[in-house]
Amino acid sequence: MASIGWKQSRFAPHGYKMTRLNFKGMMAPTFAPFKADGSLNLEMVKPYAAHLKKQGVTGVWVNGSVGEGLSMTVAERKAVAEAWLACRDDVPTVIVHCGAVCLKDVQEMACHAESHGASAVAVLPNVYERPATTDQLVDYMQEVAKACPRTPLFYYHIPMKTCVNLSMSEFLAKGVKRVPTLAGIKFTDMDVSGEGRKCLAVDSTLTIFSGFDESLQEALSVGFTACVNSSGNFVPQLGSRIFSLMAAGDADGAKKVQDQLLDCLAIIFAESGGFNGAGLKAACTILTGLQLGPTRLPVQMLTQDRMNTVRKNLGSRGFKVY
Ligand SMILES: CC(=O)N[C@@H]([C@@H](O)[C@H](O)[C@H](O)CO)[C@@H](O)CC(=O)C(=O)O
Repeated sequence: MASIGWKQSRFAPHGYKMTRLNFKGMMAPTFAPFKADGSLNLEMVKPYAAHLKKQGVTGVWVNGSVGEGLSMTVAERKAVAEAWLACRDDVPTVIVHCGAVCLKDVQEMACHAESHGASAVAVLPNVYERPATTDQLVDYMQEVAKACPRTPLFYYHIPMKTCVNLSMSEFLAKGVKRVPTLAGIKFTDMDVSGEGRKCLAVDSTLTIFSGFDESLQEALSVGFTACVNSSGNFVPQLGSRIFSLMAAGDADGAKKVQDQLLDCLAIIFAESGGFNGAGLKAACTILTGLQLGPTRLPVQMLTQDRMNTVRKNLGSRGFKVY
């Protein structure tokens, strides 16, 4: 489908539509599908979506951090978004991350995502000219929203990467008044019990995604109902179990499964030099058999030796490995 220019959509007759996203449970942030030569491997998206469906994962967050959105061209990002949006029979909720440094690129991708039926658009802040106040951030979100006025919009809060560490509860309180499509945030921040809980209290129709797998059980204990967790790609059974045990009131049981998830992440990060998208992508290949290819520089793929160590250690914990 040919995409329309964002300015046309900005002046669309329908204007803004107040819209929220109805999603509960675990969403997977998708890994970028690359060939060995580093070019896009779009054929992998269909089997990847089928794998997620089989695992009971009904939502994806495309072109985000582990999706290496910022390492792709705008054309590549649109192609990946279209490939996922063509798989909605398998994975019905598709959030397309459109953050970039150039606002025009952000708007172009947001308009494209809307015109192809994305469930929501998400954006990082500008990570070079960073917003210094929540008002500046709301101004920015308002400009992005003009390019996708009929689609729920999410802010991607991940201060460990962006160094933008504004109060998210303050941002949401101001944002809902000025951006009709603001539908929530992805809260990739360990302070789920403090600031995370405050965000939940701003407006119950917003979705506050918990972003760190490491704090999933704690997030659910304070009232989060949805997460975007990379382990949803390769050990979704652990996250799902944490959700179901918490729903059944078994916090101790859920903490035990959370410990298993931490152990799995520790095995991966031991070989990738701490938190690292390459380690997570390697784990996804090892635990699912999906050939998603290497990462792009500056994210350096694990060596074969390190991959073998991850495979051996995950296998020793009883995970099926490829
Ligand atoms: C920076 C990052 O990778 N964060 C992960 C977490 O799931 C993370 O991998 C996990 O907590 C392990 O540290 C997700 O929040 C990723 C994500 O949503 C994305 O790729 O945009």
